Formats: sequence, structure tokens, C-alpha cells
Amino acid sequence: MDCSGLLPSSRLFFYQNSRVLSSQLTSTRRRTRTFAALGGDCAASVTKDHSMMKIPHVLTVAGSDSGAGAGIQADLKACAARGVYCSTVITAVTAQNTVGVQGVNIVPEEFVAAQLKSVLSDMQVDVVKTGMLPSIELIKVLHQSLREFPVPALVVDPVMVSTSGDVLAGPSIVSGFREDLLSIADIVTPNVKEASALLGGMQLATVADMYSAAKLLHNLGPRNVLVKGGDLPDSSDAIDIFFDGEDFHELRSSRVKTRNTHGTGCTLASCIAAELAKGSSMLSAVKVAKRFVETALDYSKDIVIGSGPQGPFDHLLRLKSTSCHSYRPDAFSPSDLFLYAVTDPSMNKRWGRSVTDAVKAAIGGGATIIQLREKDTDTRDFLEAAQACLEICRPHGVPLLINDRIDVALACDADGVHIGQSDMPAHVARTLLGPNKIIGVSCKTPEQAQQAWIDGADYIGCGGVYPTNTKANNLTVGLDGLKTVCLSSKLPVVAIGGIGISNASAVMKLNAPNLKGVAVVSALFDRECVLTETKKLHAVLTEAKQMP
Ligand SMILES: Cc1ncc(COP(=O)(O)OP(=O)(O)O)c(N)n1
Ligand SMILES: Cc1nc(C(=O)O)sc1CCOP(=O)(O)O
Ligand SMILES: [Mg+2]
Repeated sequence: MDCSGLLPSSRLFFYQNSRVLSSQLTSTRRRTRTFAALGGDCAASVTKDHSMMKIPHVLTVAGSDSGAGAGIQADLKACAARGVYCSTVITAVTAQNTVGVQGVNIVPEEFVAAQLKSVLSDMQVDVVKTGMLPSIELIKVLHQSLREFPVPALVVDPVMVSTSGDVLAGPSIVSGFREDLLSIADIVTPNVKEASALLGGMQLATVADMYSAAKLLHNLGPRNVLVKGGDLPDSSDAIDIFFDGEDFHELRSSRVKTRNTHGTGCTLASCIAAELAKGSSMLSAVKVAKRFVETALDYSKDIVIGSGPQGPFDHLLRLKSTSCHSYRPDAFSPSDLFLYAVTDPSMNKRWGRSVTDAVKAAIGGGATIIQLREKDTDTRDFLEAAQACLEICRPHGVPLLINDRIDVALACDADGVHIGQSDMPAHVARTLLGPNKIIGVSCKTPEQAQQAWIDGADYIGCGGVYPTNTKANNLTVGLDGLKTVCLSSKLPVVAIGGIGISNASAVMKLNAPNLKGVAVVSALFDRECVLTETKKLHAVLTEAKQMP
């Protein structure tokens, strides 16, 4: 639904420009990849043809953290890690370390206005991201500057309290956010405490409360809302609720056990801004950002900086990792394996649907990853189908993998491949695909699982858990075989073979280590309504996951 007719004029400007942004930046995105591959800033300076090269640009309007874990410093590092240029407007200078905040010096309004003018009047900013805005007056200054120099998108991180519990903006700031910023924000990213403050003290104790808060916050005007549940007690996952005004998405990542969480909120919002600047859809930007934070926290969980209770983490891990198991920023999150839909051309033909309709319906029902297993399809048709399916998957942030055909994956820039023991060896696929693509390998034994890990795979598919008619002469390993492989695997595992609504729960309740989800073909695609069957399977898996 297009509601732009109902919006105040300044908001209309943001909307129109946001729409332009993604198409404008499609070509920029490709250049960004080359830019990153060549090694960041140097690539720009060695460009020989001097043709105009627009680099995605985020302006952060936030406070300085002397300890450099959060604030402006986190934003700069996050944008650098995501390959995006970042300019800075400093609203306050804090004396801060891993113990807490020792002092705050607010920058005078006129000087914040001067910084905003300097950047916005000269540079082509794609996204403004806000952090610490310590007074209502500063919010008004920002609002006025954005009227004068409109930008394509605005990410509002409503910072009020630091991770150490120190107050960075008083309660009166809430009215500033509500009156001047939320109505022009493309996304607002409060944690539960901030969401509660923005909603007048509403109690937020459960995931259900987060859903209600997301809806209520959306009513205040932002185009999208992300309520972050990292502070909710009693949850093994970090659960965030994303709401775009029509659909909710429950986004999960594993909760990393570490003291080094200072600056996660700033980093997440900056990553969202960076991905938007590169041309991503909002949901995809949020998913990539969440994955980046999870990976950076995991990478940094044991580092020691400072002696206080809240340490910073390391944003620039990518520059330091060299092994084939090193961090790959755009790759893969194990939670993607939750509901893995694998297509089959003969089944889709039997039910009179195209592969694109099948993929659309599977995603609509909650599939978290798609594999195109188009056996016996002509290469040209396979490539066309893959390109069309990528257009469907990308806006939803759902990875698309290609079965067997590395050439097809390379040709359409798919997110990765799934290969078996008689396909190309995984280490060769890794060499061909590079570090940023997802590689899954079929394994029936612990030895194969070990080899997949050595070869640089991202996950393994283990089956057949039950007998199947979909793959001829397939060896059934059973639940016991699955458990044995899961116990030995260093990689996340997805179970496959004869799995459907009636037995998915039994598979998940094995509670085998590393088992992240189920992969299914016939239970989704050899049915009349893919959407209904996917929704049913999603519900079964969600319930099984919640069982102790
Ligand atoms: C998720 C997943 N697991 C296993 C397979 C089987 O792959 P492979 O052994 O290469 O057999 P084919 O699918 O190529 O017949 C899979 N496709 N996906
Ligand atoms: C493609 C495939 N691989 C398997 C393995 O055991 O590695 S079983 C399988 C077919 C899975 O189809 P369905 O969900 O219809 O049983
Ligand atoms: Mg294969």
C-alpha cells in the first residue's frame, strides 16, 4: 500500500528518494564489491579512468566515546567494515571507558548545525544515522538541517542509556523523538528499555510485548521498526522484532556469551545504514546487520580491553582473519537452515506452477533458505530461473543456493551452492566461488563431515533421515545416523530426506548439537498449496524449537 499521500511534505521527500535509492545504487553496489575486493580506500585512489565513482555514504550524528567502543567511533568502524564511507557530526563528547561514563560535554547547538551544514551542503549523503542526541534543541537542529538538505534515508537509533546504565539523554528527549524524528525515520531501532520509554513507560517483558511495542511505535510514524530484545531475560537467542507496517518478522541470532557487548546498538544501526546506502532493501539490511553483530561478538568474545564490566568488541575482524574459516561478512547464518526449501521441477510441473511461483510461496510461508535443485533442466533455462528467483529472494533477505552447478551459481551471482559427495569437491568450489559464498555439502558419515569442514564448507546436509522417493537409491541413515553426524560435526547441520509435517518435530526434538533445521522437497512442492504447507511446517518447527 502506498500511503505517501497522507504524509507531511518533508516525509514525502524521504519516501520518493528512498525509492530512487535502490535502483540508483544497483550499479554502485557492483562497484562497491570491486572496491572492497581491491582493498577499500586504495581502490578509489587507483581508479585510472577518472569516471565518476559514487561511494555509498553514511553520515552519523552521534556522540564521541573516548573508549571507542560505541558512539561515533563504533559507527566509523562499522561503516568501514561494511565498505561504506562515513562522515561524522558530533553532538557530545563523553569521557567513557569499560567501567562507565565519567563525563558528558554537549556540543553547542550552533556548532552541531555548522557541522551538519558542512557535510550536507557539500557531500552526497545516502543515509543519515542518528545516535546520541542529548537535548531536544539538538533534535530540532537536526530536523531543520534535514529539511534544508534532505537525504534519501534516515535511521534513528534512539539512544537514551549506555550499556553501563548511564543516562545519555534525559526523559524529556522522548517528546523530541516523538515529535520531530520518528515521523521522518525510515527505521527506528530501540532496545526494550528505549521502546518502553518512547511508549510512555509501557511494560516490555516478553516477546509478545515486543510485537505490541513494534506496532505502537509504527503508529508514531517511522516506516519500519526494529525492537531489539537482547536485554530480555530467559532467552537463549537474541530475538528482535521487525515490523514494516504490514508484516512482522521474528529475527533470531544466537546469544553470544561475552562481556564485550559495548556498542552493539550503535554498530547494528550503522550497519543497517551502511547496507541501505549500498542499495539493500530494509529487511535485508537488518538481517545482514544482525548477522554482522553476531559474528563480530563471537569473534571478539575473549578479547580483553579495559578492566570494567562492559568491554568493546572488534569490528574490523575481517582484516585480521586469514584462514578459510575466517569471517565472511555477507555469507551465512546457521539460523538460515531452519526451514530449508529445495525445489523440484517435476513436482512443480505436476502441480502446474512455475519455479518462481513455488519460491515465492515458500518464502511467503516462512522458508529461511531456498535451494534450486533443477535436475535435468537445460543450462540456459536453469540460469534464467535462478536469476528470476534471486529477484524474489533478495528483498526478503533469503539466501538462494544452486544445487550441483557452480557455473550457474557464478553466472547469476547466487548466494552459494549445495554439493554432494559425487559433485565437485568443496575445496575446489570454495576456490571458484571465493570466501563470500555459502557452500553446503551432503554428508552421511562423521568422516565426510570432517572433510567438509576442512574444505571450507559452511554447513552440511545430512540424510536420508527417512526413506524418500525424491532421490533415487538414497541411503537412509535414520535418526541415529543423523545424531552421530551432528555430534561429530564442527559445522551446522540441516537434516534431509523424507521429512514433512508429521515427522519434523521428531527430528528437531533429537536436540542433536549443531542441528539447525530441516530441508524438504516433496512435503512442500509435491502439494497443491506450497504457501499453506510451508506455513504448517514452519509452525511445527517453531513449536519444536520452543520445547525444552
Ligand atoms: C540440504 C541438502 N542436503 C543434501 C542434498 C543432496 O545433495 P547431493 O548428495 O549432491 O544429491 P543431489 O541433490 O544433487 O541429488 C541436497 N541437495 N540438499
Ligand atoms: C535431495 C536429497 N538429498 C538427500 C540426502 O540424503 O542427502 S535426501 C533428498 C531428497 C529429499 O526429498 P524429500 O524431502 O522429498 O524426501
Ligand atoms: Mg549433487
